[in-house]
Amino acid sequence: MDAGYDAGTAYYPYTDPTEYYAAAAGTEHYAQDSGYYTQSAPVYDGQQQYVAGSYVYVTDVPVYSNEYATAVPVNYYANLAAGTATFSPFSAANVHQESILTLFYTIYPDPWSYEQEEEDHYGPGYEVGSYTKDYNDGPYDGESDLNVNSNPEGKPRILLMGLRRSGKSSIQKVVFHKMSPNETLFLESTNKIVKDEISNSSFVQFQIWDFPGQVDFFDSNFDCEMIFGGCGALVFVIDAQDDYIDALMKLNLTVTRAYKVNPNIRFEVFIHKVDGLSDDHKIEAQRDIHQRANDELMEEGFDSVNLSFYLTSIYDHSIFEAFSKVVQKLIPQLPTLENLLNIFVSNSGIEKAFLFDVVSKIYIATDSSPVDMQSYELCCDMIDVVVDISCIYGTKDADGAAFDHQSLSLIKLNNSTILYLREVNRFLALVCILREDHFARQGLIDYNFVCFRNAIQEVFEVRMQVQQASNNTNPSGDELIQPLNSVALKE
Ligand SMILES: Nc1nc2c(ncn2[C@@H]2O[C@H](COP(=O)(O)OP(=O)(O)OP(=O)(O)O)[C@@H](O)[C@H]2O)c(=O)[nH]1
Repeated sequence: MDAGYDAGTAYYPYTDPTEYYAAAAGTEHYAQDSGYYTQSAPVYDGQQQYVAGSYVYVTDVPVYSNEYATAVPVNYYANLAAGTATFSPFSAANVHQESILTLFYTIYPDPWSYEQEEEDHYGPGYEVGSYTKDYNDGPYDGESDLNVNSNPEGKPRILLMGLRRSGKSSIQKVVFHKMSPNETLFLESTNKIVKDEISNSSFVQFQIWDFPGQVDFFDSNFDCEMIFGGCGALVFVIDAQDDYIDALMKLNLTVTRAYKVNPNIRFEVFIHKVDGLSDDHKIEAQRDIHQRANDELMEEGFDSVNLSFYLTSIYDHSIFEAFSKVVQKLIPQLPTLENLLNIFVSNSGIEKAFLFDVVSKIYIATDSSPVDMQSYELCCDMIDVVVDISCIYGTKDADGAAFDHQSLSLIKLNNSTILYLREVNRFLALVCILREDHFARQGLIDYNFVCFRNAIQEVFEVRMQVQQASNNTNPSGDELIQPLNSVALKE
């Protein structure tokens, strides 16, 4: 059957879902109103792609249909080598909604109304790659910080401390500024506090303060009250490739000083640069450091201080995983997010789901099944692929945006597993791992996803209201935090 297009206008009639259609690669195709659609919908918008060999696969799920049960997802794939493209419509979506309806009906009495909500929710500025920052309060737009465990500036603060050359600045640059690990070799030593606002490029807004290795707590200019007072987490970095006795002494000093000022700080110890160690050596270093650090604290009567330990390296995903856990602990809504993810995966036949901050690739929540490093790495890699391909091949709107609210991607692995990515908002993506046979019910998964996304939006709208209410009761917003330049540090 002919695809029904010519060079100028390409229309694809959705009449026979078993037919395959040939089309020139890169051309735009539009669905005609065929009964499935209430309006013409873009079939190929260049956003929903995955790559296998020399093929770019693009999957569109029409969302304009009023009758979701009859909506027909359309596959499109382009052979880059041959310069051709083919449409392969799925069979009509076989939507089984019983389970999810029981779940979400209480919140969403009208499951068919979600399509319009999707459209309303996203404005034209929706894009990946160049994020802008707007500090104004307002309806949830994916830019609001999640945290209430914050300092008077409104953002939680994470302190990066440790001996000189332990790797603090490298961690910050690699995780939050996309620096390649090799480039960190050329980083100069930090000699003053470097304060970094992560809010510019990340959904989860916080500040990271990178301290110089030689910071002296006994210097009268070092204002412990100010520095530790509004701190959510203190990350202490220990170079595992070096002799760590000095680092342990410094860790003890840092933790005890900080704890006296603010017992609510979370203490996170990164046993860093473990790429240079054998597996046995890693375990041994972790056991030894763990034991010594805790013994010393106990001896000094700090029994209630809780240290968490992570083996990290900037040369693999371990640093992203560790930072994910640090950030998660600062999100008061985490149990709710996890609950939503649990409900979503159990009703959609999904094995594992991560809610990712796309820019940093840290996951802010996952379902309750255990995280294995390989799955996390796969999902991180998928985000890289999707962002790269979208930037290169994606059709951009007037603002240069590469993603829109329909953006999704799926990658089929050769072990009958599927990676499925959906954009939640301009900063967050949901990445799921599931078995190929469960993906036959993609309609259900997509429907559940929309419920999940709406539920997340509600969670943060409530949070915004709480925050606004508390702002109103304390309108003065007293500046307990001094500007950084007033903090003198010993060189
Ligand atoms: N092998 C390895 N080297 C690392 C890792 N992380 C950082 N480094 C190296 O460690 C050296 C010091 O890194 P920095 O980030 O400058 O250390 P820092 O703690 O900020 O140092 P100061 O600013 O002096 O306190 C650099 O040469 C990095 O390339 C890692 O995970 N593995």
